[in-house]
Amino acid sequence: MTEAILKLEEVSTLVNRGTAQETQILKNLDLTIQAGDFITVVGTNGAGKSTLFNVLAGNLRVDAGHLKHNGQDITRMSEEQRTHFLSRVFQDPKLGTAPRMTVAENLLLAEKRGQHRFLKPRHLKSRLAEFAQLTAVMHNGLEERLLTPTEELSGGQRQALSFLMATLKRPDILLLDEHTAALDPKTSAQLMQTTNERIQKEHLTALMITHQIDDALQYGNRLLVLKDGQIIADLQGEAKQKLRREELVQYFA
Ligand SMILES: Nc1ncnc2c1ncn2[C@@H]1O[C@H](COP(=O)(O)OP(=O)(O)OP(=O)(O)O)[C@@H](O)[C@H]1O
Repeated sequence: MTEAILKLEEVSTLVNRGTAQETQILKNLDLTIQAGDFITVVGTNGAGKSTLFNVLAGNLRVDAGHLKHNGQDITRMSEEQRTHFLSRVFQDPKLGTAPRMTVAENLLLAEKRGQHRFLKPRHLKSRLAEFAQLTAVMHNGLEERLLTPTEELSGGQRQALSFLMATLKRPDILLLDEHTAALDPKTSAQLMQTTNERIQKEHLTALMITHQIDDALQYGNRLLVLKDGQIIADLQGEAKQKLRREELVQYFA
């Protein structure tokens, strides 16, 4: 069996530690992620999905348990250090890009994820043709707006750019945090399709939180259901393929 790319061992998180409101959010979570897994993550509001992503990304410390990346203990590794191998796309189109910088400048920055960010704009011109090719796969006109500040883009274009930036320098782990939720149905479906194409083509390892049951069923090779800080279902391969909508909805009862 191959080494897991990411492993959570009995991970627990507490909030309001030491007060009367102390609450355990994630409860002794065990999860083994193999390279190439595309995992959709569902669950009711407050189930702990975002907390799980915060723990993986390192912006929330665990109170018990361990996280391992390729066998190396990263439990105490900072969020910044984890950007060397992990990237995340948020729900809010404003979060993923630098608003005053152009699309091309943002892409240049993204190439330096996890490194010292020093922009050399003089190299930009020579990269435009390549960036046009790269953005054209998103099928939303981004390639014609390479010299536009991202604050002038539509929400859909901005999210597509955030997604491209998160995957430009290949991450070991890609976290998609409801990245299509703020978009209209057509734009959301289009971004979901291009997301899937890129994940498949690049053999990325990804986790995607979604409230869209149909997306959770349609995409990925594996599906997790979270409830009250625990994984109550972990369906892979054929079990996921055979899962019917009505069965999945039962987990939300
Ligand atoms: N910093 C915090 N302080 C107190 N409670 C918190 C904190 N962060 C999360 N929680 C609580 O932990 C639980 C899990 O929250 P989390 O945001 O992870 O859920 P979620 O599954 O992502 O929900 P949603 O679908 O609404 O985004 C919730 O009850 C939430 O109120």
